[in-house]
Amino acid sequence: MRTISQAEDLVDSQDPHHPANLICTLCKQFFNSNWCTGTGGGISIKHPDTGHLYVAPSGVQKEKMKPQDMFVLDGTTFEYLRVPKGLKPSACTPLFTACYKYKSAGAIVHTHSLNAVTCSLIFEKEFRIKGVEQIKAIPSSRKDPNTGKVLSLNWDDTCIIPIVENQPHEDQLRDPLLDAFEKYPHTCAVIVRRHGIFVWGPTIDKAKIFNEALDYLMELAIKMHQLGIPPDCDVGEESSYTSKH
Ligand SMILES: CSC[C@@H](O)[C@@H](O)C(=O)COP(=O)(O)O
Ligand SMILES: [Zn+2]
Repeated sequence: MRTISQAEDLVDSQDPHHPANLICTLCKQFFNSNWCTGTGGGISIKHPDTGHLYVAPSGVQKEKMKPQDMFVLDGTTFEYLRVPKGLKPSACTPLFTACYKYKSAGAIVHTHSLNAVTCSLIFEKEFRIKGVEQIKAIPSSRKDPNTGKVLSLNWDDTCIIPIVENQPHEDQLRDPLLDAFEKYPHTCAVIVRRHGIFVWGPTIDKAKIFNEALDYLMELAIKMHQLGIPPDCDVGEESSYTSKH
């Protein structure tokens, strides 16, 4: 393992899109959205050129991190290439590496979103919402036959996100996460009951978009639930649950 001083080059960049810089910038934004407060949540990004994996330290205020605080792992062997002195890697590292290994993720966002936690109390096994324009930001199981690119859900599709039970320690969430990957091969996220959500994508831009869209959908689902409208009811059926004519 290289020492911190030898590996300084792995985190020293003027490029705001470099993972070491971007994790710090996005964690500040996520703190302001109430997604990464009280040291909870985090982001991991794969360097698009080197394939190195960037992981934040554990138990720190995520909005105050510096690029020099980042751990760096080899993208294939998951061996540590950089270990900042006096810090421990995020407890979510085994979950991040599971997403890299089995979902070909380019980045993972983990939040303690109140919307995710509330939805985990409303829904049993799956979060489901149907017939909302914002669903078009979520990937589907379909691919474009010509380009092979993953197509998005249609607005009147049902968006389904699996829910797994929380565990005493983050590493114990790895098996439930792998089970969810198997049962829901096309999902881009897993909700952890009474804890939060893990969202991944082929790039950090996509993971961020999926996370924002899902958070919007979860917030809407909570409001629909409060109004007595099942969030996955058919388009037009909402009137049978409200006084709307
Ligand atoms: C508020 S403690 C939260 C942790 O247990 C964990 O779930 C989390 O989201 C962040 O873990 P961390 O090890 O600080 O990266
Ligand atoms: Zn967490």
